[in-house]
Amino acid sequence: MSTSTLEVAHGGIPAGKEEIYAKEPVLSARKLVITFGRVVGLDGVDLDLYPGEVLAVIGDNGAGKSTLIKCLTGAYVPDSGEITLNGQPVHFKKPQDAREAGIETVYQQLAVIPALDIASNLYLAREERRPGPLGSVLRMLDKKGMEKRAGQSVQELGIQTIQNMGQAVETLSGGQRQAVAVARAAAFGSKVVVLDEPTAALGVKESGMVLDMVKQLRDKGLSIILISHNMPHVWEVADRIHIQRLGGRAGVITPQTHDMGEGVAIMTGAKRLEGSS
Ligand SMILES: Nc1ncnc2c1ncn2[C@@H]1O[C@H](COP(=O)(O)OP(=O)(O)OP(=O)(O)O)[C@@H](O)[C@H]1O
Repeated sequence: MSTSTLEVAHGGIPAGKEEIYAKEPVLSARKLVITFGRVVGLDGVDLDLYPGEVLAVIGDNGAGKSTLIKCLTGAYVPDSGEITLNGQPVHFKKPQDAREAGIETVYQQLAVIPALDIASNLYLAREERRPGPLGSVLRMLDKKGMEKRAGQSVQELGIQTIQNMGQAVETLSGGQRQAVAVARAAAFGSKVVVLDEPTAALGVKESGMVLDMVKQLRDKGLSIILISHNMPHVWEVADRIHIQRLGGRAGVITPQTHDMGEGVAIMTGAKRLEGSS
């Protein structure tokens, strides 16, 4: 059985997006297991992320969402199981390995430096030098170029509320900061962006801005994993929803086939998804 056939059996394919799901997944995990002493973090989890989709990961507290993401992004090394990126097995030992392979993660505690300006944050640890000997010999940074390109990526992502790339990140609103962190993750040729609770600390308007950005990145062809406890946000933006429960995958559903109540019922064990193991 091909992966996409398995997905159909499991929870369905979003209507109108059959083309995406006919392709190979960009990122796959099979039978991931990780234990912490006697605690089972993951109990043989499968996950598939397709090119150009938003896959939400939902689950109760302690269901294994963060642990799953950490295994996929090199922060934890699973005890057993297989992870493939574009069909090739990968063995990430540290987050940098995953980043270099094109998987960027934006954690709840944002990896932005408040005192630095937006352009510097976007180019953090990826600074560009000035062309010619000024850059190669004197190692001078191409600050103007970085500001210009930072401005372009921020504009492309439709973050109209940010006007000045020289503005310190500490002066931005929570949503704008989140937007800068997401823009940073998406700006450098990433294939997969993992967002851990990107709207947790945001108000309605700012959440809307971040969700719009997620949709835009998806429409540009990026694959996004979105961990969230906010069901309306998940149902608004996700193409498919991976439900974690007690360290395993309870099922994969779509916002078209299941409403929020059913999703929560599967998440809490009140309801079982037909066809799930
Ligand atoms: N480093 C660790 N050491 C020991 N136990 C851990 C560790 N990381 C995770 N766990 C355990 O693994 C299980 C899954 O935790 P995880 O943080 O992945 O859940 P979660 O679904 O992300 O929960 P939440 O929504 O509360 O963040 C929990 O029982 C947790 O206590």
